[in-house]
Amino acid sequence: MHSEASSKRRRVQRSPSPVYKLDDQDDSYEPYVPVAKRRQARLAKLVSWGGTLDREQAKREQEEREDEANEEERLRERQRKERTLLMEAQEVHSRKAAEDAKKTEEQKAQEADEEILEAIKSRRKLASDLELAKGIQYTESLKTSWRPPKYIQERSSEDHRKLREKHHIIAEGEDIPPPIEHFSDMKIPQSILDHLRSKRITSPTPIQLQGIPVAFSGRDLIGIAFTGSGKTLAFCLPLIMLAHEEEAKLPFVRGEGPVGVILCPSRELASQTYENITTWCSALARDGKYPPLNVLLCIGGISMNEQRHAMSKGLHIVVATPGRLIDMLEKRRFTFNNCKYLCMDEADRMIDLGFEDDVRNIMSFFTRQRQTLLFSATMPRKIQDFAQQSLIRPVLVNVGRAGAANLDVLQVVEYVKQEAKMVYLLECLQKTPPPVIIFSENKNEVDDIQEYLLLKGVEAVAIHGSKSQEERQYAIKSFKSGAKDVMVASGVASKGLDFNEIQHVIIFTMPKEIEDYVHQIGRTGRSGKTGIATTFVNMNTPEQTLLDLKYLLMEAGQKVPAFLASIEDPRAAQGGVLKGCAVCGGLGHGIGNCPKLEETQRRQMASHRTTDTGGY
Ligand SMILES: Nc1ncnc2c1ncn2[C@@H]1O[C@H](COP(=O)(O)OP(=O)(O)OP(=O)(O)O)[C@@H](O)[C@H]1O
Repeated sequence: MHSEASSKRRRVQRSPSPVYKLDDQDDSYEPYVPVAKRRQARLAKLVSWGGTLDREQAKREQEEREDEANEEERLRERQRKERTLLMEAQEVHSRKAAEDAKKTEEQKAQEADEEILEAIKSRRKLASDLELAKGIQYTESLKTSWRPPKYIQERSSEDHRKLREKHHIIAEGEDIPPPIEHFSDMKIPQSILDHLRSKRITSPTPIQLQGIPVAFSGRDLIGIAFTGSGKTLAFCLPLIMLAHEEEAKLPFVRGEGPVGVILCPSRELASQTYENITTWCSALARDGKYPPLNVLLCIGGISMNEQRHAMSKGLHIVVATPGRLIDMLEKRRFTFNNCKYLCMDEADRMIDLGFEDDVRNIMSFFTRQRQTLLFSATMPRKIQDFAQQSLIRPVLVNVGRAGAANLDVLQVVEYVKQEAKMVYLLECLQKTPPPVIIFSENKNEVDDIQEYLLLKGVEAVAIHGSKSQEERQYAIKSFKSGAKDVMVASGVASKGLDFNEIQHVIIFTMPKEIEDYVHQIGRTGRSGKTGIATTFVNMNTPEQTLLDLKYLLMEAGQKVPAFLASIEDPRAAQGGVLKGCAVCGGLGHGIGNCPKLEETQRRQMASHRTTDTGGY
């Protein structure tokens, strides 16, 4: 623009005469022609055109005729092609219809399931947006110095297979570290072994037996095992050992760390895991050979002032709920510059509760490759697909069917009319001595039950999402200490909580999702002890839920009451497949009718609408 304007300016200044060629480079120059001359020239041009007009006209008409002929030919060709395509399509269609007719209901249902699963799989990877944006992809597992004892390394893969089979462990993945049957062979410090023994933890549970060697080896892990099977130790111990190794190499000073983080979907679960870790860390430090490790509890509802002591030193381990963790990271109260270990407890719950974006956000604070572990009692296939895409050479350790009930729980299902439930509850409480947990899906019902029990002189506390943090902590503390006999709880508030020796779980209102039922009955029958679960069902319980329950009881070899046994599976009547749902693991319905699928979508939509983070 600027140079054009300046060249025009030059022309104006330097044009004393119209015929004077200013500059050889000035191509835009046009000599001046007076108006009269220009008019004459235009007239002459028009006259000469008139002479050739007729010839031109004839030529144009000829060309038009040729064009039309060509167009008609093209049209005929297209119609010919379309007819063959149509015929082909019709043939394909009728061939497909014939094939479909030949297909069994089972194949059709499988195809439909695969379509839904494919749609779920197309979700984004469980990796940070930053990593995705930068195209960062880790391909190596984390290197650790841990090795299995030589004599175990020398065992054949057939020996390992037999040991896994003996403990009903399914392990999938490349180059899987060996299962180890004794804690003493896992190279765990003696002080921790002594502490575990004092808690009557003498030999590893199946998830520990295979999960701990995998995690000690630095491998990414998806751990699935039933409720109360000792998953917490399986993911905490490797982090404690890693933190200890780092501290031994170079002691952490204020502002440094953490080495690893454990993410939990609820504050209660995080508090419980924090307590476990601090106990194990103190046990480790007790013999004086190991330096003390500093653990931070990072959850909403508590003042970070309470955690001042942890923040004033180098930080080794953080146990957190997603919201508060993000807050702390954004405020740079600590960084993940040295963080190598990320474990998500109740991973499926975390995703279901809409924490997926938070998890991705948290991952974006990592500046180096990490070891990632996902643990859950129920791990539907969608989470496995989701996780498999983002973990590096993960090992899947599965004990029993994901979503199966703990066989140490005696499951009793009773038909109780809605109006008779409260009175019958009192009777039910007589079945066992305390402590007893009563579950209801509804917060108001939780309050009503507690009120009723208090009126009847039963020492009961209540916990649900609308209670304040202090109320929730008080309820858990007084119930755990044995000061209160009964805890009335909503499902969400109590998932994954490990209470001592619960004798009896009463499910006052059967949850719609069978996974929640499995988690609820799993509060009893823990660490090898047996327990009872009594569940009330009635006309209000959806038939599909009852069917899921029926199959679950059958699978666990429990007594199926007559009213449940008489429920027909509609899939059987339609000649369909009686295969479990790949999304929630329910055995009484297919993926197309999964209540969890609807619920998950609803929650995801809700989480997009609001930034509310339940665990914050
Ligand atoms: N090897 C073991 N032997 C005996 N008891 C154990 C062992 N490991 C852990 N426990 C005990 O079993 C109980 C349940 O463990 P934990 O809470 O880790 O189970 P979980 O698998 O995480 O259950 P949930 O899925 O319900 O959260 C705890 O009280 C724990 O101390």
